[in-house]
Amino acid sequence: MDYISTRGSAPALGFEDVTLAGLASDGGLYLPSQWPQFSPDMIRALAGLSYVETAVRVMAPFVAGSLSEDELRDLCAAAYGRFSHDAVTPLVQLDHRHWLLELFHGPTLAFKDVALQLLGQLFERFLSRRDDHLTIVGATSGDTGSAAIDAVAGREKIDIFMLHPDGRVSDVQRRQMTTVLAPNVYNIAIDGSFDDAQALVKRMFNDPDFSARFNLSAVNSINWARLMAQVVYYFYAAVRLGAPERPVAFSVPTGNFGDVFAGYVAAQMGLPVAKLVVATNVNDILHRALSQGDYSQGQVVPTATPSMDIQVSSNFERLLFDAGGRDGLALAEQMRGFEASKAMRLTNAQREGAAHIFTSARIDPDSMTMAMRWAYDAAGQVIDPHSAIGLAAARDLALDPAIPVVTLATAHAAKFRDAVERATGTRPPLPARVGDLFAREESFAKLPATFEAVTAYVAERATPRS
Ligand SMILES: Cc1ncc(COP(=O)(O)O)c(C=O)c1O
Ligand SMILES: N[C@@H](CCOP(=O)(O)O)C(=O)O
Repeated sequence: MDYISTRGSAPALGFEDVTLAGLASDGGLYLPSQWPQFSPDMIRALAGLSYVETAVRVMAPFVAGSLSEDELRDLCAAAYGRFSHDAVTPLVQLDHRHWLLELFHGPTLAFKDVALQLLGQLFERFLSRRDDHLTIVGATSGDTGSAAIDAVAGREKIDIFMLHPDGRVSDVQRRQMTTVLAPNVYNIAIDGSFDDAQALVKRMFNDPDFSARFNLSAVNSINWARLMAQVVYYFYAAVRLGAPERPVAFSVPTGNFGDVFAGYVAAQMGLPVAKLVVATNVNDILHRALSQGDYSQGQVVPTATPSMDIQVSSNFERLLFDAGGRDGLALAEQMRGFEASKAMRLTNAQREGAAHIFTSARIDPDSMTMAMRWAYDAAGQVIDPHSAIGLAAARDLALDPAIPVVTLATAHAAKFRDAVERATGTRPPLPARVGDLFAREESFAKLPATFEAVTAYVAERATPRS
C-alpha cells in the first residue's frame, strides 16, 4: 500500500515510513493512495470475530508491504491485551435505537488508547529494524497526551515531548501525564490554547533542519496509523448491529476530526454507514464548515469538554482532499490561504463530497447536561461530558428512525468527575488502575507558547541523530 500527501508534493511512502514520519515533508497529511474495498461478504465474515481478529482483517490491506498478517496479529494482541474489557470496545444499549460504543477501557481511560497502544507497538517493531532513535513531539488537550505517554514510556529508542495548554485540562488528565516519571517522558504546560500547542508542533515538523536533526515523529492523529486503528471499531460495532444487511449511523464528539474521519474511511471501504454526525461543543468551526462552508477560526472558549476545545482541526484537511477530488496542489494553495488569513470557504466539490455522509450539530452546555441526565435516568449510564455532546447530537438531529445510532463514548466519566457530578449528582470513582493518581509526584515544565522557547527546551533534552 502506498501513501500520498494531501498537499501533493511529498514523495509517496509505504506504511512503515509513513508511521515513523508522522507528517508529510510538504506539510500535508498522508492518506492511502486508494481505499481498500470490503465486499458485503467480507463484512459478513467479520461476524463473531474477536476484536483482535477484526482488527487484523480491517487493517491488513493498510499495512501490506510492511507487516505480515501474523506480525500484525501479534502487535494487536499485545496492544489490546491491556484493555480491561474482553470485547475491547463494548456496545451498550440505551434505548430501542441509541447505543454507546465504549472506547474507554484502555489503560488511560479514553478512546486514544485504542490507537496509541497499537502505535507504541508499531514504533517498537519498526525501530527494531533500523539503527534509529525517534523524538516524538505532540500536542494534547488532555487525552492524547496520557495515552501516548503510556504507550511509549520507558521505550529505549524514543523520547516524547508532550505540550498541553496550562490550566485547561482536567486534574485527572494532567496527572495521568505528569506523574509518569520515566526518563524519556517530558511534559510541557504552555501558556496558550491547544491550537497554539498544535501549531507549534506542526512548525517543528515543517522546520527541515530541526525535524531531521531530531528525527521527529508524531503521535497526534496527523499520523495515519492513529486513524487506521480507529477504523476498526466502526466495523466491529456495525457488524454487531447487523451490517452489512443493516446500515448504522454514528455520532462522534469531535475536535481534531480524527475519530470521525476514521468513520468516513470505514464508509469509503464499503461499510454501510448511513450518517456520520459531527458533534461539536461551542467551539464550532467544524459545524460551521459542514453546514455553511465557512471554515474560519474563532477564539477558543474553555468548556466542560476541554478535549474538544479546538478551533483548527488537523484532519479536516484529509476530508477536504478526499471529498474534494484529491487535487493536492490545489489544496496546498487553499491551506496556505487558511494559514495566512485563518479563514477559508469550502469549494462546492468539497461541500458536496462531505454532504452525502456528514451532518453536524453544535451542542451548548445545557443540552450536554441534559444528555448526561438522560443517559443516567433512562439507562443508568454515567457518561462523560464529551460522550454527552455526541449523545445530545444523536438525539437532537432528525436521523432516520429505522437506523440504529451509535454514539462514540470517548472517555471514562471519572476523567471529568466535577462536570459529571454537576450534571448527575453522582461522582464517579477513579477506576483501580488510576486509583493512586492523586498520591503520585508530578513533574512538568511551564513554557511560553513560543517556537523559540519550546524548540530550545526540546533541543537541550532530545537525542540528536548520529
Ligand atoms: C474525550 C474526547 N472526546 C472527543 C475528542 C475529539 O476527538 P477528535 O479530536 O478525534 O475529533 C477528544 C480529543 O481528541 C477527546 O479526548
Ligand atoms: N482531544 C485531543 C486533541 C489532540 O487530538 P489528536 O487526536 O490529533 O491527537 C487530545 O486529547 O489531546
